[in-house]
Amino acid sequence: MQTPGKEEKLVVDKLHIAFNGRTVLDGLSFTVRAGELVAFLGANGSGKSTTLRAVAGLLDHDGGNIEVCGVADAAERNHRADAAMVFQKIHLVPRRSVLDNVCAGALARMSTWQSMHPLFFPASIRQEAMEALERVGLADRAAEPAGKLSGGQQQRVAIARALCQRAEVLLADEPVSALDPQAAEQVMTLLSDLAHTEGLAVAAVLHQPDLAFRYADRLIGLKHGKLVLDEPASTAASDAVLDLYNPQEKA
Ligand SMILES: Nc1ncnc2c1ncn2[C@@H]1O[C@H](COP(=O)(O)OP(=O)(O)OP(=O)(O)O)[C@@H](O)[C@H]1O
Repeated sequence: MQTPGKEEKLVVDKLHIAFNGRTVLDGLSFTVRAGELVAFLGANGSGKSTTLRAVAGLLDHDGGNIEVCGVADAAERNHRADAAMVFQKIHLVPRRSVLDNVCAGALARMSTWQSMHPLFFPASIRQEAMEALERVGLADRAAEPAGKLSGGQQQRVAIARALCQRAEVLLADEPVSALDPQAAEQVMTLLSDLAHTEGLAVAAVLHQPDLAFRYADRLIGLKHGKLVLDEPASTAASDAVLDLYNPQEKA
């Protein structure tokens, strides 16, 4: 796959995180560029989610630097909301309409008064949310309660919400793990299009190496909290990927 943009949207340098004195991320350094889909692979507990959560500002880190769209300061990063996260467990408000759920992506940049009355999203935001729903192929479902959509459709609504946030970096933590194979392909196609057509920087934790090889531009592999693989998907050896899941060796 071609990577149209070279701009580094996410730069992580020597990231270190410990929980209760136990190191779970040990000096991770990597970048994700505009227009690139990077898959994060590794065994359970290797530190993939912790990495994405730290980048999203949901966790503090003990050492190293995280830069999103050129901003390293954590408070400033959270305020700008340039990075949006979607999860395996989809956090939509099931009784609210699909459109309202997508509009919620814009809350961070609405005035305090407006954000206290989110039932009344301004017309401009509703228009932007409709455009985001068109991009994920669900504009015709805008008026329905979000809880009535299938898991795969709800995941696409969550991605539309991230688009409505105007995120330039999309962090997806196991976005297809709960989906059937066809819905998983749809969501992976969407993530790939957002990177390759819209120029987003997309980082996705995947538990399916085959999807990673097929859709990602680059594979990053973690083992025991260390980055042990960072290669284009087109040249990465499948043995090296399989080895990420070998519990015997400590990297
Ligand atoms: N809040 C926390 N407090 C203490 N330990 C944590 C916390 N969050 C994660 N950990 C530990 O950090 C390590 C890495 O967890 P993480 O969830 O990042 O792994 P993962 O690679 O995403 O795993 P999985 O594939 O199972 O989702 C694990 O040993 C986990 O138990």
